[in-house]
Amino acid sequence: MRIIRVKDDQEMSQKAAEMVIAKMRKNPSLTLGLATGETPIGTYRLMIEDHQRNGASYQQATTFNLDEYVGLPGENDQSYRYFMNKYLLDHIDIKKERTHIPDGNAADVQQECVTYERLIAEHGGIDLQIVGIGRNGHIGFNEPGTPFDTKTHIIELTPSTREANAKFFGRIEDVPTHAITMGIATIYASKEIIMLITGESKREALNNLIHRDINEAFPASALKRHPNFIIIADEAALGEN
Ligand SMILES: N[C@@H]1[C@@H](O)[C@H](O)[C@@H](COP(=O)(O)O)O[C@@H]1O
Repeated sequence: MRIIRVKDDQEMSQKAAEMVIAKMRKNPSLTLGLATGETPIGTYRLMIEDHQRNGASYQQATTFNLDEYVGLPGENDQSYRYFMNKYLLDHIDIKKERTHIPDGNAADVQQECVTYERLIAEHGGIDLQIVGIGRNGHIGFNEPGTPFDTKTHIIELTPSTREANAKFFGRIEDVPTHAITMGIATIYASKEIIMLITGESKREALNNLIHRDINEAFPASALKRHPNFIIIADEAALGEN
């Protein structure tokens, strides 16, 4: 685990975007793992800027997102498909059929998990995965207690996660109760993982990640064993660390 210390959200986004762009230039057919949430929005904005200014092309790239709410079609403005289109995918030259997000509205969501996992494997796994962290240490939507060997699966969201994500929905009652998420084993299988952490509200989570033992009660700790796990964290999140 390597920690890159940055001043603020802007510098974090800059560093992360630089890393993604450098990887893309080296390998234009990169399989990139993407995350939602507020944290990566700045990184996506800089990727779009780079595409527009410098012509960096994503035509041969493939993306896989970490997760999606169960029961929301892609057109719903709270779905992660909608989010990704809005904040990144509509603004770069990637082929939409190469952008993968679990279908939370599939008739058989159980089967959708199996299909999603197989699709990732068929692409040879994820080269570079961007992840955020939930206040309770969740990655993707893998809530505390999720076994480390899980593949893509359906999870019941904890009240704390639904509350944290209510900021997007307006009311907690509207936040879906379940989600499809890549499993911890799916995420861990990525060749490289970059975690973005910013702000005081994530200080406790980051402190736990740095100091707590590897334990299923704190999902992000699984990544501590990964040989290519980089955290980019700002001063507000790092605190005394
Ligand atoms: N499923 C997503 C996670 O992938 C994300 O890391 C987390 C934190 O979001 P934010 O960046 O808004 O704090 O929110 C959701 O739970």
